[in-house]
Amino acid sequence: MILDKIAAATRHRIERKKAEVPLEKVKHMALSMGSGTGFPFSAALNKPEISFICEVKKASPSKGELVADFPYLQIAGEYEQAGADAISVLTEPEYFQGSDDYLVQIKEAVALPVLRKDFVVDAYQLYEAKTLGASAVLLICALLDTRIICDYLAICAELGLSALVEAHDEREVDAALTAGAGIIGVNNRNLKDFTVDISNSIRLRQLVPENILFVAESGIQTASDIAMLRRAKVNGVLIGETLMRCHNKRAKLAELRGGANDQD
Ligand SMILES: O=C(O)c1ccccc1NCC(=O)[C@H](O)[C@H](O)COP(=O)(O)O
Repeated sequence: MILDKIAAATRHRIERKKAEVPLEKVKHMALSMGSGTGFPFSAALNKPEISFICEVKKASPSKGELVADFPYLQIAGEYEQAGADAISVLTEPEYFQGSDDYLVQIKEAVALPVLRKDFVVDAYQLYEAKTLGASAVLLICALLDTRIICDYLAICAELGLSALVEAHDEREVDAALTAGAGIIGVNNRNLKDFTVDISNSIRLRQLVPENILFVAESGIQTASDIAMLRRAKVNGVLIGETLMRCHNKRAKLAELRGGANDQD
């Protein structure tokens, strides 16, 4: 499965990084930054209306290159001006053409909380995310044991990082709840065959107590998708491809927000 390949590439990348900057050093740097004030990414999702996490992503395994031109700072600025609540930045280099530098620069340029979208397989990446300026990290249940998720959540809490714990099915939602996730994201994309089904997050929403923040991820395209997700009481949506391919991101977000405001 693609996730196994990404995880293997990530492990190699982290070993190379550890040889340059040892764990103890990155950990010291992260901890000396303090835990900050509050959890801005969680706060961005904890609103009466659906929150929009807008993704900065050049490519993906399922779609290949999404855009030839990739002015990532301009894209992040457009998201901010269009009223995004948070920004997700792909930092995985091999399969998504992402970069840590994108995150560092975007964090400097916008006032929104930034999610580091990478494939966490090692605690090193949590400390690293903090030093890069991230407000949140992604923890994918398909990659991590429940006990490890629990340990990583404790590290995140100490660092003042929010964690979006990603699940795709009932078993993974159960694992995220058992681990103590405060934010659960349900991926509508099946990473085995890349099919997308928005009803996946609507169905799994019912398994998550309302005091836990819930994010619907992937394949969201239209105002009627947003209206459906709003009716299912999701707290936030994570949107990548639809916005990346759209020239007028402000107009597209306004159109999608229209779906968020539709009455039942
Ligand atoms: O999108 C992929 O091809 C993919 C493959 C393997 C692991 C993760 C993958 N996607 C990451 C994501 O979760 C999406 O970037 C995110 O949910 C936004 O999805 P979309 O709006 O469909 O771009």
